[in-house]
Amino acid sequence: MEYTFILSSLLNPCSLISLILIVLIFVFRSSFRLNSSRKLQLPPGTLGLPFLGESLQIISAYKTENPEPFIDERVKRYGNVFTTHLFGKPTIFSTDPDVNRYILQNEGRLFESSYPSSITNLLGKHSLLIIKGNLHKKLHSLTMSFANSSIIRDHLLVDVNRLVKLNLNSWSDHVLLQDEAKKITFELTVKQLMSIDPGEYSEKLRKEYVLLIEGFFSVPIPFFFTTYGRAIKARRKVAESLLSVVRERRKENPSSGNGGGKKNKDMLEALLEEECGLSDEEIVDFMLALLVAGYETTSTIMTLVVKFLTETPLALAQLKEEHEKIAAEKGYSGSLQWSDYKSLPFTQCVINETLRVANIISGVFRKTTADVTIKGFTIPKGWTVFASFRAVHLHQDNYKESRSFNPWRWQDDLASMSSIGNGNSFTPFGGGPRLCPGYELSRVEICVFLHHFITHFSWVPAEEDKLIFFPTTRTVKRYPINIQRRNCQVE
Ligand code: HEM
Repeated sequence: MEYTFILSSLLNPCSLISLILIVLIFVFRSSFRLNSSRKLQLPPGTLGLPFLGESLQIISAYKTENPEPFIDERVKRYGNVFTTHLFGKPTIFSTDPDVNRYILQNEGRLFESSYPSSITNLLGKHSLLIIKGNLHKKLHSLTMSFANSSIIRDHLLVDVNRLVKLNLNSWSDHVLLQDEAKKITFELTVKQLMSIDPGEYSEKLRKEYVLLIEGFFSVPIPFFFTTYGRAIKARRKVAESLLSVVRERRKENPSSGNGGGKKNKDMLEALLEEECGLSDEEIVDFMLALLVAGYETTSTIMTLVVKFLTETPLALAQLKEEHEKIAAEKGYSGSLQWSDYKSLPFTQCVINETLRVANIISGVFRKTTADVTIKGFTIPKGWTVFASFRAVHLHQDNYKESRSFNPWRWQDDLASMSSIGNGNSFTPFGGGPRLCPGYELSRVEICVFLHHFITHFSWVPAEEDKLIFFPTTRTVKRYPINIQRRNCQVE
């Protein structure tokens, strides 16, 4: 009887689809029952459709300018922490600042970062974003010490100023701001990593790198003609290119791996000096992680600061005043010094507000390494959790009129807050053992960019553009603007 049904299903497409659906529902239901049978109190919610879960709903929401209803509706129905099913996995979605903090702080104990293999293939298995345990601790603290305030002040700031000015001077009177900002952040990272100035090497590397980045946001089908397939190939080329620099440096400095204790000239030298003796492959994956982590994030904030300011003329006027004062003192031809950076309170408010509203990293995925009980719920071992920063940043309990861009809201808090964020309700750079090591550097880069841009150009949007949030936070048309130079060249 069953055979007859299956056979006729094969001949009849409608029945075949019904059969597949029945099997899917059965598998899906049994996996859900498995948890109930272990008497685990999951947060309320729905797993949505078999296999697809609620992925299509979240994707279609994040592809619009206003993705908030996806979260708002579920929070209203189920509360701040709810169960859903995203990108192939049952997921606990947290919009609760305390739960998010708990997830971030317990990285390596109850939770661990987890990426699909399609992403790991692009990042490399030794990437800082992926490695765990002691090696992660060591390399994370190495990165933090390389991008700390005194290193930025004494070493990196000179090049940030120089490369930002170089780029601004090369602009025509019509630019796609998002692309230009990406070029700036890429060149800055290459310089900070390997002391290589913009030129033939960095341009060639950038072309491959752009293909690699596209792979992160594509369907992971590894054929040579697909975006993902091209990204895999580009990854190989980028790795080879970085490897050649690593090998050259090893030749120049054969004593690498001895610790040393002296000040390193760049990140690569610090890696080569690392006492545990990193392999070439580990160093290449590490450099690639820094290129990936700082590129899209910082450049998008640079673009969106300009977009939000353009839409908020009062804020733009106040910011201009702050920067004009410093620029005028220098005759419009100096660099932004560390002391200047520290004396721009309204600029810090504008950067905070852009980070809060734009949410470049809308949250982080983690996997539980044990059953975790929190706020009366139990999340089973091996489940995915998503700590949503976006939901916290845009909730009215945490920010009054939370959905509007209002840089003045930060004015009273600024003195008491650090560059990382404040408390549990502002975490654009994450937290805990995986706190973004670039949190200060990115703020400095954005600030230097704003300083030279605002004091040397006026601009108008060339077309209407809109902000969307899937597959990443970006403006659809890459924010085209027409610019006019004021105060001559950026010297
Ligand atoms: C506006 C700019 C930036 C934002 C919003 C941002 C945000 C974040 C966030 C939220 C995380 C935590 C990820 C997690 O917990 O899984 C992170 C990690 C990281 N960021 Fe950033 N980031 C920015 C710029 C940078 C820059 C300029 C660098 C370069 C030094 C950088 C390097 C990294 C690295 C290497 C990690 C991984 C840390 C680890 O897993 O141990 N980021 N970033």
